[in-house]
Amino acid sequence: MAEAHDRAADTAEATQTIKILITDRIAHEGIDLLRAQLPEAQIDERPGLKPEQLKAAIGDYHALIVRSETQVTAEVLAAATNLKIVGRAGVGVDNIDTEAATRQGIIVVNSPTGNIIAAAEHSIAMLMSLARHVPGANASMKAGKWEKSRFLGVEVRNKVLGVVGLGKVGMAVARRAQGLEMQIIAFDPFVAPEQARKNGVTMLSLEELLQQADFITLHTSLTSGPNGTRGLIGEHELSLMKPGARLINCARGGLIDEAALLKALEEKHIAGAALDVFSQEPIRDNETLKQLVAHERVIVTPHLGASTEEAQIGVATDVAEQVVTVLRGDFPRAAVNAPLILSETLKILQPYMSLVEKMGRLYTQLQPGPLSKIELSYNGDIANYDLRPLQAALIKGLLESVSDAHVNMVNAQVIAKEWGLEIVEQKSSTPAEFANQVTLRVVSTNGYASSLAGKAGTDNEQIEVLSGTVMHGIPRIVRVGRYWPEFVPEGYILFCRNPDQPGMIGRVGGILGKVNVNIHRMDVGPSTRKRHHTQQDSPDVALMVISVDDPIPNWALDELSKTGDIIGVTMVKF
Ligand SMILES: NC(=O)C1=CN([C@@H]2O[C@H](COP(=O)(O)OP(=O)(O)OC[C@H]3O[C@@H](n4cnc5c(N)ncnc54)[C@H](O)[C@@H]3O)[C@@H](O)[C@H]2O)C=CC1
Ligand SMILES: O=C(O)C(=O)COP(=O)(O)O
Repeated sequence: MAEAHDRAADTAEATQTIKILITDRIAHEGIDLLRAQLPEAQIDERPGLKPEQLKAAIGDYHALIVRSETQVTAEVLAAATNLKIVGRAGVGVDNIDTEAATRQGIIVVNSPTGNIIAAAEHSIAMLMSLARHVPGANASMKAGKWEKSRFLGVEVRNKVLGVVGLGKVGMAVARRAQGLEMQIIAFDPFVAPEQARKNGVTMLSLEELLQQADFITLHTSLTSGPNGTRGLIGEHELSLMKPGARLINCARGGLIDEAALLKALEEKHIAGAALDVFSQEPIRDNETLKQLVAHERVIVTPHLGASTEEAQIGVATDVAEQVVTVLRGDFPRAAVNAPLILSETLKILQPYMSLVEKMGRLYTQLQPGPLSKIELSYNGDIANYDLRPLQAALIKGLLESVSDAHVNMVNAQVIAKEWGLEIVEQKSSTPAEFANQVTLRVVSTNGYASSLAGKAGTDNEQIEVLSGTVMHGIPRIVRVGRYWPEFVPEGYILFCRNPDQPGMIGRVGGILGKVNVNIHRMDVGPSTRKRHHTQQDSPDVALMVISVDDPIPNWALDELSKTGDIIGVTMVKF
């Protein structure tokens, strides 16, 4: 992929100095993997850094690995001038400001499946502990008592379990609870009832679920905003719960209004709660949480849902692999803030990404000026793929020379929006001039710019169409405006137009010889693609495309421009 190659180049430069910071405890298998794959990297494990210490340190690092404790805020990210990736060794990324990361082009990855079973099993452990008072009975006996009659429990068989959030963990809990012969109902606005029914789960509204369940278990991610899940279970929702029902939260503390929960427990409206997660972790000065933890009918664990040997090895290696992938300039498999593209698809798209990025570079150098709307059309088999990475590559190519922003797959769309650039995609599996062809058309506010029909050979001729293809894995530009040259966009290329008559090539060659610049390839593109006759232009002017080994000094370019009939002299760097 285009930006991947760039990042690879960046990192290649910095090979000796790759620095990875790990601020929460992760399994050593993940660190071993980093050491094996990036032997030259400096890996610093600094758990327990204070926010200001993290802010002061982060500027040196290329990768940051965290779990749920480190708060990766916008301020931390603002100081992270070299950071390419934040790896979350776990699922929830609510401790990472992913929007700020996206704006800065920092990729955020997680381990979406590594700890699912651990979280589901812990939820079941909490369910059974609540039903049978295991923690209370254990503490009582260790205190030398034998309180057999105090710990009368309930069976879960034939009870109704309400699952709020039927995602990966929610579904794993549902399956396990079915094994306990519970009846499962669920609320999740994004799950099709039919799909749930196939798994033996009945979808209901949140209100119905609250009214019918004996046990309720929460499994949504924590999101803010008007439709977010923060405070999903508040005073009203708790009041709807069946008297004597029990609540389990192994998802995120912020999902429950903790003060309202304490009240519902004190009023004995609900029989108990089992909490693994809290709005403040670790609990320091939050009085409500301290009272909840101390409450007789509340079971607590210190965010242990993911804490199994298996899950920790899983998430640590999963994230370490992705950190290596990104630091090597490739695309990770579980990016939270970028399109998810299968690695097989990426392999196919890579030369096209390079092509499109170079088309963007070519356009801005040949035709500098404001841009508002671009049509990107694809013809051939390539049109059948998810081509979002190509759009990102185009934005990078178009804007990198005019913007300070480091454009990549993560922030391309955000940056395009900031520049007022709209990209429209057209796809057709019917081949155009070439089997797989990409065409970029710059659309002015009045439709297509008029220069296609413009005067041939004038110096201010507009270039608003570029086409390219990939042959044997190598990108080639096959159309520049009304000309149909064929060249590999690489290194330095001189473009100029000349009357289609003898002696022109010699004249250009002579000047380049004077400055000792070697020509290693040359193509003279006619203004008509004869095989297809798609253009009706006068054939009297040709486009010369000259690949040179070194940049040509400005004075030589000036001299060329003054050479009578040679016009539109432009040096392009790819
Ligand atoms: N305690 C722990 O150590 C662990 C906690 N978790 C947490 O568990 C939660 C679930 O994780 P996954 O199942 O992997 O996520 P997931 O993304 O697979 O599932 C979340 C589900 O919540 C649903 N949802 C979204 N908004 C909702 C709403 N307003 N009401 C009801 N449902 C809604 C989604 O449609 C989705 O199906 C996350 O918060 C995660 O951070 C995960 C692993 C370990
Ligand atoms: O993966 C998650 O979402 C978790 O909550 C696990 O958190 P942890 O990695 O144990 O701090």
